[in-house]
Amino acid sequence: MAKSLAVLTSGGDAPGMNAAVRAVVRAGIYSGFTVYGVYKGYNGLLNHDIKEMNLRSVSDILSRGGTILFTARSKKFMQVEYQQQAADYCRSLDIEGLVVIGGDGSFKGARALSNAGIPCVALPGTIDNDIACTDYTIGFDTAMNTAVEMIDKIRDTAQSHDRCSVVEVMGRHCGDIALETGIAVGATAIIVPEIEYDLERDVISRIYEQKDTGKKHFIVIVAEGVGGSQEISHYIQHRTGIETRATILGHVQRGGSPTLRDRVMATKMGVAAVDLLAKGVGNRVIASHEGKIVDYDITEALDMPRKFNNELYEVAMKVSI
Ligand SMILES: Nc1ncnc2c1ncn2[C@@H]1O[C@H](COP(=O)(O)OP(=O)(O)OP(=O)(O)O)[C@@H](O)[C@H]1O
Ligand SMILES: O=P(O)(O)OC[C@H]1O[C@](O)(CO)[C@@H](O)[C@@H]1O
Ligand SMILES: [Mg+2]
Repeated sequence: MAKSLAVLTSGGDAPGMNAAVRAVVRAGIYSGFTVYGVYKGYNGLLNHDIKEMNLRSVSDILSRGGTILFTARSKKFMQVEYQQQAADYCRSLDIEGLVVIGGDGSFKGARALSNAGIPCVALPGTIDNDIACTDYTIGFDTAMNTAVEMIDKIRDTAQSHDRCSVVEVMGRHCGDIALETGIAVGATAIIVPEIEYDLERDVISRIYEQKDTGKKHFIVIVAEGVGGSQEISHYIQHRTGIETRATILGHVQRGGSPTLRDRVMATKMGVAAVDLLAKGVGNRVIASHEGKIVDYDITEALDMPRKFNNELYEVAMKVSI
């Protein structure tokens, strides 16, 4: 039987996952592999939901959001017994390597499967940019551009009514989307889970200072990991007398056509993953470090501490006055 590879997407979907799938399929075929697409994350390996891909299986998906392979959070796969079952199934198809596109949880699954004898290479695919080992995760740029487009619209109406708008953006435990989006929309305040906040100091007094210089409408960005945007909105209205509205942007940030940055990054990472598997190397994570594509051992990658960009936060605060 010809040597084979497989690819799956797992965890929350992210724009650019399709571009990564396309890159893996095309680079895999280019390198002489039979390439299988596995449907619905790790569940596909347990349910034998898998299909051989050809060059045309991934035509016209580069610009599409979501994932043509579907995605899932598989509870079953957390158990060793099912990880062994998945590895046995891969062996029955002579699958010599698996590319897993997903977040940190999916990386743990890839490590488990590597330990069960199937070399896996993981790609960081999540809008949150919450993976310590990499400067960038596939989907981050698209999600932020979508958020900016939405908040620009919110600003139009906030400005027309002299209102304050509190906007909650995604990021489960991570303020990166909030920080960069906040800079891009000129937010008065940005509240992230990485920095302890005080509503009086970090929001109310900033609004008063800006009001004194003639500003009449305000945008406050809150990361999902902080939450409570409705309560924050009520508090601002109560303390300042400025009519305030809260908007939770939600899953709109997960969809849509990937930006150039996400398409190119996904393509580079997908090709790098196939290059490793073609050399028989598994249990690795592909990452971006200072503009270069690099790879790390999965455990090493998962153990890295995540750093918040405090300098960028200071930049945001300096210009938002
Ligand atoms: N410790 C683990 N061992 C084996 N498999 C795991 C483990 N943790 C997670 N997985 C597998 O990976 C899947 C996805 O993990 P999770 O739900 O944490 O999402 P993620 O990949 O971190 O993506 P995101 O957080 O961006 O949505 C899980 O449903 C499970 O199948
Ligand atoms: O798909 P679900 O379960 O709604 O997950 C939402 C979570 O996934 C993310 O979109 C990506 O991790 C987070 O920002 C958010 O908290
Ligand atoms: Mg995660």
